[in-house]
Amino acid sequence: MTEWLAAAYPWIKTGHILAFVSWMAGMFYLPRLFVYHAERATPGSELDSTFQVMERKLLKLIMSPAMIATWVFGLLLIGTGVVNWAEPWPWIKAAAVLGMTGMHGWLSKRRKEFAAGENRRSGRDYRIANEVPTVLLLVIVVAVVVKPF
Ligand code: HEM
Repeated sequence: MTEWLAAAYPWIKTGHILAFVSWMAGMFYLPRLFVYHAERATPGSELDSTFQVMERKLLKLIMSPAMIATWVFGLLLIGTGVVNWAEPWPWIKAAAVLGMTGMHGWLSKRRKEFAAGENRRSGRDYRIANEVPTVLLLVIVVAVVVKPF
């Protein structure tokens, strides 16, 4: 099993990269949609329902499948045996990935609130939330590529 996985390493990594790039595209775009949804659209308006469709499709058709694929390819990469768990970087990356997954869950809950006409947060709140995936992505990429720790 490990030998087969090790032979497929470049392909698994390709899948991992394609999946996380797609996931990140949504993690940056969805909170921006929320900013304009919160600031510009009155609940029940046509603009409100347009934002709801965009948010639902982005989350269900792109972000959630991409997150699952990132996890599957990432776990397969671990299966190839490339990770040395005695070093700190895999643990730092794991913490940041769990944070990213938590952020995905948080955004998903906010989408449901918008869909129910129950958003309680301001555009400013979503502008701040928009920075979280940026910081986590920075930590993840430095941890896994530079491996400085
Ligand atoms: C979801 C759980 C994840 C797991 C289990 C996982 C696991 C892994 C593993 C084992 C490697 C190979 C490390 C090596 O070759 O030394 C890797 C590479 C990588 N991962 Fe992940 N990863 C996950 C999520 C993510 C996320 C969310 C991102 C970015 C947002 C990401 C970005 C990368 C990058 C940039 C590489 C390096 C590719 C290269 O060496 O060219 N990973 N990942």
